[in-house]
Amino acid sequence: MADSSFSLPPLCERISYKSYYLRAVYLTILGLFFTLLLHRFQNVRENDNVWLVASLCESCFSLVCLLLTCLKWTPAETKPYPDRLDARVHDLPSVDIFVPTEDHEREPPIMVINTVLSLLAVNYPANKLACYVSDDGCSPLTYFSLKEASKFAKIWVPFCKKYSVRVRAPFRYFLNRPAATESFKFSKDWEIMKREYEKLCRIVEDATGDSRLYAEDDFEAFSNTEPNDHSTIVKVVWENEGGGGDEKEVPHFVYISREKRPNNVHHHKCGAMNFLARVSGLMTNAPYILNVDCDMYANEADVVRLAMCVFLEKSLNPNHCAFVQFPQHFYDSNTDQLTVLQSYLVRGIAGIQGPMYVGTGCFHTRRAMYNLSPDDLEDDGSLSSVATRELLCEDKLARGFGNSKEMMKSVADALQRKPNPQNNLTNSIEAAQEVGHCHYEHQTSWGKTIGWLYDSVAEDLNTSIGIHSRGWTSSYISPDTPAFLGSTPPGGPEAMLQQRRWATGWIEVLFNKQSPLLGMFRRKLRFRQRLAYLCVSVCLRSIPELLYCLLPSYCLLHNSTLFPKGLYLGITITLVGMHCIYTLWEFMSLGYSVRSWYVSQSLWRIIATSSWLFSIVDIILKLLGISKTVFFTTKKTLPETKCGPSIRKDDGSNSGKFEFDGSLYFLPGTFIVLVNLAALAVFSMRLQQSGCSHGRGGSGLAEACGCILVVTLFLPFLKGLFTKGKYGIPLSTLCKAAFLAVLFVVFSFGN
Ligand SMILES: O=c1ccn([C@@H]2O[C@H](COP(=O)(O)OP(=O)(O)O[C@H]3O[C@H](CO)[C@@H](O)[C@H](O)[C@H]3O)[C@@H](O)[C@H]2O)c(=O)[nH]1
Ligand SMILES: [Mn+2]
Repeated sequence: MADSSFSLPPLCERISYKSYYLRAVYLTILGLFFTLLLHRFQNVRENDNVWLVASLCESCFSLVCLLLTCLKWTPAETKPYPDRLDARVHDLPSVDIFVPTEDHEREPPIMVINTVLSLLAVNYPANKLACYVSDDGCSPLTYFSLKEASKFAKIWVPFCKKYSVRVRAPFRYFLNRPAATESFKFSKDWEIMKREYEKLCRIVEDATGDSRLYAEDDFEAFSNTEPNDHSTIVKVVWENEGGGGDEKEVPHFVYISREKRPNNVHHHKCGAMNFLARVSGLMTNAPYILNVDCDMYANEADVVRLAMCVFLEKSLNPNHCAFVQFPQHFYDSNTDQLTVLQSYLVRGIAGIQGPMYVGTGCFHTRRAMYNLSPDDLEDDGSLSSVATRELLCEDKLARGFGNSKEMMKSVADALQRKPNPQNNLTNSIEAAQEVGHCHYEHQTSWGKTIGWLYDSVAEDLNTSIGIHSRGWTSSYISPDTPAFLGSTPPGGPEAMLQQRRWATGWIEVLFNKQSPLLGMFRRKLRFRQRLAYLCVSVCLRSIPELLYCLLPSYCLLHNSTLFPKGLYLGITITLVGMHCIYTLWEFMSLGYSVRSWYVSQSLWRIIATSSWLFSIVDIILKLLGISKTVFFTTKKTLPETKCGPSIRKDDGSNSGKFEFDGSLYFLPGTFIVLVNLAALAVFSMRLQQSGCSHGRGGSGLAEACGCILVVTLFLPFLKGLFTKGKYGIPLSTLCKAAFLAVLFVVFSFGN
C-alpha cells in the first residue's frame, strides 16, 4: 500500500484557478442585473402585466446568474503525477470495473466489446483488475460477442502493453496506419492485430442473425428467455488464475444478467449497478470501483493510475475522497458546449466539495458506496471502534445488505479493508446468482442508502448527493487528452429525449429524500455544494425562458413596452452585451470558434424550451400519480462499418444542423419562430403605415430587436421551415404550431 514517507514528492496536487479579473466580470454582470430588477420592481405599478411578467422572468434569470457566480468563484482541479506512483506505492490496490449494457439493438455489441477491450488493456497489473459486464437485455448475442472479445483480448492486451499503445479501443486505434518510421516488427504485429480484429468483427456481425451459434451448452441459460423475463445468469468469461500481473495477462472478465420478471421494478441502470456491486463484492471485492457506460471507452491507458494517485496521496486526506470523476467527452458529436460547461462550471464545483458523479468515467471507493461516512473512520482509514460495533453486527448487515451469508461477509471485509483472498471466481457463482434474485433487495437498504440510489432517473446525481451529504469530498481530474470518450446523439429527437430524461431526473431529486432543499437535515453538504445541486435542478427555468421568448412578440403585437427606456435601456443592452462577450470568451479561451459559441447558445435555448419543458410535464404527471418516469436508453450510433461504431466526422460543417421528426419536442420551437416572425411582419407594416414606431410609449425598435434575437437563437427552426427531409420541420408539426401561433396573435391583438 502507500508508502508512509512524506519526503517524496506528492502523487497529486490540487490546482486552484481563481481569477480576480473573472470575479470582477461576474460581479459587474450581477450588479447590472440587480440594478435593472430594482428599476423593474419600482415601476411595476405604472406599467402593465407584461412588465410584471418580465420582472418575474428576469428575477429568475438573475437568481440563476447569482447561483452560477457562487459556483464559479473558486475553481479547482486535481493534477495527478502517475510517474511517481511506482516509487511511492509498492502494491497497487485492486479495481473492479463495471460496464452496464441494456439492449443489443440500441447498443451494438461491437461498441460494447470495444469499451471492454479498452478497459481490459489499461496500464495496470492485470491481476488487480476485474471487469464485470451487466447485460439488462439478457442477450446471447452480447454474451457471445464478449466471449469472442475475450479470445481477442489475449493477443490485444499484450500487444498494447508491449508497444505502449495509447488508445486501446481497437475501432479507434486502427483508424490510423502506423507511421513510416515505426519498426518492421511493430508494423508486422500491427497488421496481424488488425486482421485479427477484423476477424472478430466479422464473427460478431455474422452471429447477429444466426442463432445456431448459440446452440452450445454454454448458452443454455439463454434459452426461452425474454429481456424482461428470465433468471439470473452469471458467467465467468475469463479467469486470471493466480496471475502475477505480468504484461501478457488478461484481467478477470465476468458477464452477468440479473433476474427480471414482468411487473417487477428493476430500477434500470441503477438496479444493474447495485447488482454489479454485489456480484463483484462476492468475487473480487476490490476497494475501488470504476464505472463506465458501455458507450464510452478508455482513451488514456494510464487512467486507473491517474485515479489511484488521488486515492493514495495521504497529504490530501484520502479518507475523505469518495470518488474521482473524469469529465465527459464524446467522439461522435459536437459537444463544445459541454466541454465549456465542464471547464468553467464543473471546475468551479470541484473547488467546493468536489465534482458531482455523472454516471460514467468515475472511480468510487467501495466503502463510500456501502454507506460509510468519513466519521466512521480513524485517521489511518481503519473503521472506528464505534463503527465496527454498529456496522458489523450480523443483524445490521442482513438488514442493510440482504440475507446472503457470503454477501454479509464480503461487506464486512470491504468495510474493514481486508484484502480479498484470491479464491476461484467460479466458486462464487452460486452466491452471485442468489444476490441477483429480483426479490433480493426487498426490505434491504439497497438503493435507499446503500449503493446507487433509486427514486430518480438521474441515478448519478441522486447518488452523488447521498455521498456528499455524508461529508465525503470528491476530486476532478481533467487530463489534456480526454481519459474517456463516449458516444452521444447529435442535435435531434434522440438528443431531445436524452435531455428530457436528464432534466426529469434532476427535478425528481428535488422532491425525494435526498433533496438538496432539506438544508437543515444535511449539514455535511456544504452550503455552496447544495447550491450546485440546486443549480442543476433549475431546468425549471424553462418556463420563464419560454415566456421570455414570447414576450417581445407579444409586445409588438399588442403595442406595449417590454424594455425600459433611457438609461435603463442602456443598462439592458450593456447587460446582454457583457453576457455575450463573457460567454464568447469562455469558448474562445478553449480554442472554439464564434460559430461554435453561437451554436451552443442556440442549442441551450432549444433544449430549455422543449426537453426541459416536457420534463416538467413528466414531473407533474408523476406527482399526480398519473404516470411514472422511465429510463429510456439513448440509441447509440449503429456501426456503418463492420468494425466499430461509426465516427461522424464533425468538421464543424454539421454543427448546428438540427434533425427534426414529428415528435412534440419540436412544437415549442416552431411555435416560437412563427410567432416572432408574425410580430416582426406586423411591426414592419406598422412602420410603413405610420413612418414612426412610437405611439404613446408603445413597442418599438427594442422589442423588434428582441424578436430578431429570438429568431436568431432558433435559427435551426427557421431553416427547418424551408428545408425538406430530416432537416426540415414535418408538416404535421408546422400545422400544429401555426394553429397555436394564430391563437397567440389573436390573443395578443385582443388583449
Ligand atoms: O435499464 C437500463 C438502462 C440503461 N442501462 C445502461 O446505462 C448506461 C447509460 O445509458 P445511456 O442510454 O447511454 O444514457 P446516457 O444519457 O448516455 O447516460 C448519461 O446519463 C445517465 C443518467 O440519466 C447516467 O446514468 C449515465 O451514466 C450518463 O452517461 C448505458 O451503459 C446503458 O446500457 C442499463 O444498464 N440498464
Ligand atoms: Mn450514453
